[in-house]
Amino acid sequence: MLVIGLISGTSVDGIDTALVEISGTVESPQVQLLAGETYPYSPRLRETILQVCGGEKLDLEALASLDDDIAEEFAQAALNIQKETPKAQLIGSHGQTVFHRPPANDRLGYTVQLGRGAAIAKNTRIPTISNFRAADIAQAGHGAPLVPKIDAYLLSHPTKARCVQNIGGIGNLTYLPPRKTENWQQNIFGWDTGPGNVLIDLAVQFLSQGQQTYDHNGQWSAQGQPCSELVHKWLQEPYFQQYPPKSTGRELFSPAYLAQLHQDAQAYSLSDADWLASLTDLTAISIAHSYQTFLPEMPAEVLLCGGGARNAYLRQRLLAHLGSNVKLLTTDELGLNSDFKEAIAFALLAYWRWHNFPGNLPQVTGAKAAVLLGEIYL
Ligand SMILES: Nc1ncnc2c1ncn2[C@@H]1O[C@H](COP(=O)(O)OP(=O)(O)OP(=O)(O)O)[C@@H](O)[C@H]1O
Ligand SMILES: CC(=O)N[C@H]1[C@@H]2OC[C@@H](O2)[C@@H](O)[C@@H]1O[C@H](C)C(=O)O
Repeated sequence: MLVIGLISGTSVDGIDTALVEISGTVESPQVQLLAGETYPYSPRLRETILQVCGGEKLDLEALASLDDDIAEEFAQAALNIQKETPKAQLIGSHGQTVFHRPPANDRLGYTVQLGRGAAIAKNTRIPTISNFRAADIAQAGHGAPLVPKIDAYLLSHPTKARCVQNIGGIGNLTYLPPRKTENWQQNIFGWDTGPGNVLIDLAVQFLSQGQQTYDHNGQWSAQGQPCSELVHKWLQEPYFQQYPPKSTGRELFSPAYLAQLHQDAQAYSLSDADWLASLTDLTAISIAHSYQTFLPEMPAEVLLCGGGARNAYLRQRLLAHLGSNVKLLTTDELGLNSDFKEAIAFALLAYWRWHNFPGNLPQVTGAKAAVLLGEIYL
């Protein structure tokens, strides 16, 4: 089956679009990436999305327009990738997260992904599945992360324990015990580790007065020295100590949060490069600390994906904190494109929904049951 996966993640940089051919069975899928493209948002739409993510108020009319502007760009992304490819039978669209509130006590979580599937189906004339997180949330789950079950089916090893670490705007991991382990599927874990690139990106934008949006290959932060005293103070953030299941977003790691970290840096008279190095080190330690605190064992291999895998300084700090027993690779080295892995995942989640196969892992999201994910718009 030919399926298109669409997602714009928490970096809000554009629509990752993957056309994949899925064969095999639902329980043993084979996935081949036929085409992958990222279509950047128009600068105005990106700006509006970031404002809404930052808590800017908008009335229902404006919300409806934003929902459909995003759906239109998603549909266009699907049509663009179809210009020179065979016709897809299905689209799986994650949409754009603009709000995420994890469940607390007896209150269900609430998550909003804009870019309604009905409009994408109408504009592309391809059946579209969207709103993947809602059914898990209704089961008292976090609705995130959803990629762990995909990682499990595509990247686990028969005898080695592996982690897959996505470094997008937010970071999240999947722990994959050796596939030969008894009750293998029940022992897969996953959660959001905290900031991926979000704090580094916000700081670079602030320091460059909007001229740069990210630290290309980590070159700027590599010129500085992390201030370990500050990094350890920042690690006291309660999210890092919170026991999984857990998920987070730009609501916590926000411009206001960064402003506090900037004040701290000024109190320590850090240079710009030292501040960036410290934020990069915080990102790396928060990931490594999460492994050391919550995993049953350290993995033999960590497979990186997401844009942060290209940040050489971040990789270097991550390796330093994970320890030399851990081998750091990218998913590309195992044949799964690290830039389009999330788009591929939503293509496969759509395929699973189409074939009535549950997409969530209850022990990862905290849901009471494994359920079918996504709403179908024919
Ligand atoms: N060459 C590079 N050097 C350093 N950082 C990079 C490079 N290329 C991409 N990035 C970082 O990766 C980010 C985009 O990553 P990605 O597309 O994986 O995020 P996302 O999918 O939006 O987020 P999430 O996975 O949280 O939903 C950019 O904002 C930038 O910070
Ligand atoms: C609510 C939401 O959009 N969460 C995203 C975000 O980006 C990374 C991390 O936080 C992850 O939990 C999730 O996305 C991926 C695709 C997931 O569901 O696995």
